[in-house]
Amino acid sequence: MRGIENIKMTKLYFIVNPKAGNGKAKLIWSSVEKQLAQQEINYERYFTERSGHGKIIAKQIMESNDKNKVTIIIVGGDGTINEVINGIGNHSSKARIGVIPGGSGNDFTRGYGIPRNPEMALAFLLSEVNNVSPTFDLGKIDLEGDREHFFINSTGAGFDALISYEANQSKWKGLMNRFSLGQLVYVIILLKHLFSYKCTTIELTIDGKKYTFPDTWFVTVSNQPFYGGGMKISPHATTKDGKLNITIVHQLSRLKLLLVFLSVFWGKHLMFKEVNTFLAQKISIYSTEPIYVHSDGEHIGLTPLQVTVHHEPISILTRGG
Ligand SMILES: Nc1ncnc2c1ncn2[C@@H]1O[C@H](COP(=O)(O)OP(=O)(O)OP(=O)(O)O)[C@@H](O)[C@H]1O
Repeated sequence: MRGIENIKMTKLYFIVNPKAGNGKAKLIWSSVEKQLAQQEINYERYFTERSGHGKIIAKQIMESNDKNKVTIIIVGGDGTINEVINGIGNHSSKARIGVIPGGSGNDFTRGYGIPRNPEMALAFLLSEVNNVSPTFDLGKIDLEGDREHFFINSTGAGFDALISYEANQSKWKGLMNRFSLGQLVYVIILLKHLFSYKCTTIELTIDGKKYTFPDTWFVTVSNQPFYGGGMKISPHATTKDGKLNITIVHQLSRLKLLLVFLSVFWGKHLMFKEVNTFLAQKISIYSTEPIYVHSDGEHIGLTPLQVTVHHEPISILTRGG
């Protein structure tokens, strides 16, 4: 009884992206809203109205709150989570986030052990609100001449960043999502670029040590195993070790890249000699020609960039991860 009273007193902030999952998140919110009313939960709800709005809302919530811990629950996908993380930014030790998966890829929920069923996710979040939540690493990206960016899943540069950029721009993605075929857009764009993409030489400085990789397709820096809607790009990544996992794919024929691409779904790409991995805290990525950079699958700019583990971890309402 006491626990239920405490939940009612703790104010929860919901940030809902009604467009995530091609509208699925909005339907999920309707059912969440009913549950919250039934249980007389104290909450405020914000709908994102455009791209980037999640960041502004989260920033305002953090700045208007002087509480020790502010609990923000996201109803949406990885893009919305990324925006909220960036709004929280340097207040990460004061924030706690929870997620009700409502996107199409939902790599965050996969990697952090959050129930994938929205009703179960809500029940789980409400049962955990009064408990101390575990903390997780947060990645920080510094792009030259730009503000800092944060990521929770992964960042990277090259071929995959180009594909996610084009897929997010594509008007076909929304249409295909309606038939649960959104992933097909990525495959089509991948095939479109497979025979024309120009690999570059990438220079990495990994915890102070320099490496050069000629003919590189892409480099990914991961905080958790999954990206791209279930691809196990970094099977050994753990979210609490204070380190980031680097994966470099280079000097690979175009056809072999397809093989690597298929094997990533099972995390078996590491057996290819053209796939190298490292574990580090600080990574600089420089390419001979500027290439696309993504943060949790969202386009943020071009190389060069520096990636570090942020000094303040973030609390997440989960038991796994
Ligand atoms: N009201 C809105 N209208 C249009 N786009 C929006 C709106 N609110 C947020 N967005 C944008 O929607 C994009 C997609 O959101 P999100 O990533 O959460 O869902 P998804 O792409 O379906 O899921 P996932 O990233 O897990 O595959 C984000 O880049 C976000 O900026």
